[in-house]
Amino acid sequence: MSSSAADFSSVPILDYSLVATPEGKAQFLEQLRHALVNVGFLYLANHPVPQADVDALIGYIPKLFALPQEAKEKIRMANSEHFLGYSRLGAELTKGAVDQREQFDFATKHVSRWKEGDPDYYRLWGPCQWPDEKLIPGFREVLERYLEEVQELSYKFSSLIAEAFGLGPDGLSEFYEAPELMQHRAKIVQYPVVEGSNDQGVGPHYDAGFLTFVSASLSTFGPFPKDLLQASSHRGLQVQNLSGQWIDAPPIPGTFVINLGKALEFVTGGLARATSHRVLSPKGTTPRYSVPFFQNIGLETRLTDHILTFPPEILALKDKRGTVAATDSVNFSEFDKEPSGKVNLIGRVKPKSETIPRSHPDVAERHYPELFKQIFPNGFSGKGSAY
Ligand SMILES: O=C(O)CCC(=O)C(=O)O
Ligand SMILES: [Fe+2]
Repeated sequence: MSSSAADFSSVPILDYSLVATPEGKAQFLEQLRHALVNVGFLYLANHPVPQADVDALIGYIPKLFALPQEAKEKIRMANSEHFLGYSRLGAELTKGAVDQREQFDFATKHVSRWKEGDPDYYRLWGPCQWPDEKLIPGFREVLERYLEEVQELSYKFSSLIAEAFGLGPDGLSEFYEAPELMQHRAKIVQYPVVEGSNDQGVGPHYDAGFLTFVSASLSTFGPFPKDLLQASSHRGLQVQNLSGQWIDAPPIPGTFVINLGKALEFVTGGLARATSHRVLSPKGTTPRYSVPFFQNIGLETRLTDHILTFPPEILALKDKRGTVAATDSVNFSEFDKEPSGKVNLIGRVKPKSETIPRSHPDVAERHYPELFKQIFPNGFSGKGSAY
């Protein structure tokens, strides 16, 4: 692989408060360009999501996982045509190995637009399944507020990306429909301490969508050493650099870790990087918690209709970086020509290539029987389920 001068040994930390002044903003956009082109990952500090709201959510997470198993199973993902709900430990595989995590899939508020005769993929988005309010009072309100705030940040951030690439603040707006027609997803994840040899929290993968925002401060790893980025004892999220080494991205309180998905990489012709990452299971006595938020693009958006063009000085940055090794991350060959909703739905039915995991064929068999039959004319015998 490449040993370009653009290679990285830590994930850069960007200070969002800089965007408040013109000089500060110029500096921020310069750092953002570097992170987008060369790293594909960054920390965002001093962001506008109130810390009190993040802390309130963090407070609820251990309680959520401590709910009686019966209460969790009541909202299992298999119930939901929107692929929202609970997945027990070991329900997902990456590269043939079981991911050691337990999770709840939630999403921003959304009323499904689907009506008789509409394409199936309109049903992909819809309301969440919530745990019984009596068992975890106040949780729903706190999570809904948090998701709204992260959603707002995700749009602001997308506008900054457009500016960093010389496209102007609305340069990426074509990827989103009106707010009421959009839905973004989030997982609340618990990675348990593991004793055995499989320490795969999540195996190496690329995110498939546009932008991901991970609340990385949700770890109970204890005091943070001064040199945060080299804290190798803090096992958790790791990011692969251009030469293939795994770089630690430990949680930094008060920040989001932001990374780019394959859809954004594709429409920028590889200028913006989607970067391979994984999570190692924690050692010690306490689980690791995280909340990845996945910003979607409009259900009707076909990527090939939206290939972006950039000023020459921006494109030059890509040449300077060099080409990044090609990957097998797309789940089917027409992924760029079909509406994003359809691509997403097929991705949830079909176990994908090795690098993008997380299909739930059993949910599909139950809620999308026609599509399931098309993809698996002889039935599905593999693993990968919401159980
Ligand atoms: O838990 C994390 O820190 C990241 C998880 C992740 O990469 C994913 O769910 O796509
Ligand atoms: Fe990921």
